[in-house]
Amino acid sequence: MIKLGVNIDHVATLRQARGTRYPSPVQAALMAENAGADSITLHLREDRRHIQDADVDILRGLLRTKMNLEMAVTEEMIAVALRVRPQDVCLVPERRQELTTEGGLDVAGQLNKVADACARLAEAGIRVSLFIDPDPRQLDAAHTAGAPVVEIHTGRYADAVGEAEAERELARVRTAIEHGLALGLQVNAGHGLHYHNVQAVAAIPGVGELNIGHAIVAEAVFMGWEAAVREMKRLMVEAATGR
Ligand SMILES: CC(=O)[C@@H](O)[C@H](O)COP(=O)(O)O
Ligand SMILES: NCC(=O)COP(=O)(O)O
Repeated sequence: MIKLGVNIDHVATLRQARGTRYPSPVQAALMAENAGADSITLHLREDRRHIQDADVDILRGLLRTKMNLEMAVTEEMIAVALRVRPQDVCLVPERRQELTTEGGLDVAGQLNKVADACARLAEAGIRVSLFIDPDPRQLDAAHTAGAPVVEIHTGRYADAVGEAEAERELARVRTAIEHGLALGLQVNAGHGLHYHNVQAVAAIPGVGELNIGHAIVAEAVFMGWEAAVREMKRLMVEAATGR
């Protein structure tokens, strides 16, 4: 069954915008679990623009599902992961000035570094995922690096202008998922997925988890947080199962 990882980063973005204690990403995570989230994703950025270290620590003790901690491949972040021991870590590329994660991790271009991080995290019992572009070269490299899971970056599909471009980008995502499954990887996907574009990805056979955040936070402003989570999960299950 397809799974929904709810990303709570942008609940924290709203809190950080005013330096308040609300809205609480911890409360959002617990409510998302009640509403059907299968895991909670959070990205501890090096610049701490949204999620803070304390959020990670508090949530690690409270989540009933799983924590998927997104982080850069740096010594600082590996030390955080080894201390917190989330169930899952997703290694992502990071650039300080970027608005959001603009592309996938270049695993092929830094194979030894990524393989070393995968091995150290796996040794601590953490399941490692690599956030990569829908590119067969990166999938092969992820497999060689020893990651059991990949997450395909769906940003270009989500940002596509017009039907032809969206179809082209969706085909790249579909081919990447098939390629990853053939390598024996668990293949997840995410970034930029929204209520109007999620079903085409959820319908791809074999896709594991979809990690979705910004759209759910945005929709929650109008329909409420739990309802926004429930509706995203409903759309995914409908597309994946026809029910
Ligand atoms: C790696 C990734 O896709 C997530 O980090 C997500 O995009 C939310 O975080 P940002 O908006 O800070 O990139
Ligand atoms: N890895 C993708 C993610 O966690 C959520 O991305 P977005 O839905 O906030 O774009």
